[in-house]
Amino acid sequence: MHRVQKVSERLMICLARGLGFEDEEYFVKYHDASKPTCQSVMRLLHYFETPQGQDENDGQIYHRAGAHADWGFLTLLFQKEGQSGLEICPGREVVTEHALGDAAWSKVDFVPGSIVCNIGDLLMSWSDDRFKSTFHRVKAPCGELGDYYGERFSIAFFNQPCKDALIQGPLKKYPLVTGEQFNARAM
Ligand SMILES: O=C(O)CCC(=O)C(=O)O
Ligand SMILES: [Fe+2]
Repeated sequence: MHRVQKVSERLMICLARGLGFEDEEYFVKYHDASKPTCQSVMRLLHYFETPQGQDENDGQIYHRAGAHADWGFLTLLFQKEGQSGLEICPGREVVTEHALGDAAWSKVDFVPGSIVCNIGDLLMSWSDDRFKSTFHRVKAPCGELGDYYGERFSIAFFNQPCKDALIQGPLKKYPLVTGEQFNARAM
């Protein structure tokens, strides 16, 4: 938990620099895991094995986790070798009824020693939309080539703002909200 927090903080410093914040610790101080107001969450996920040979090839795509963007700042996601299914779709701008059907999804394979980092809606808002939240899903096997039917384990660390964080991008594109308000609206 402490190590994943540390990795997150290093990324937050890079993001603050990239966005031109004068204080490079700006995001770090608003995600202080030692504070009682911290809202970060680690979720241990288990998707059950899917029986093979049923409901296959009916032309539909089913999901183990439906298409969504995380609402936090940055999610660090850990996958296990051979337990595929995670897919991403580029750019928040494709989140429309139209694009949900025919958008291009790319598989995110397990790479030893790597962590998948998903930008969340909070970073998107805090960057005045310069960073787009990552639209992603976990596809259920449906008879397509390479589909994985076994159980899947993953760990997601959701960096969430402290309740008293003050959230507004440098361009003030969106009204100022606290971390508590942001999460309450997102849930
Ligand atoms: O299991 C996964 O790999 C994805 C989980 C996820 O996207 C989530 O919990 O928000
Ligand atoms: Fe997610």
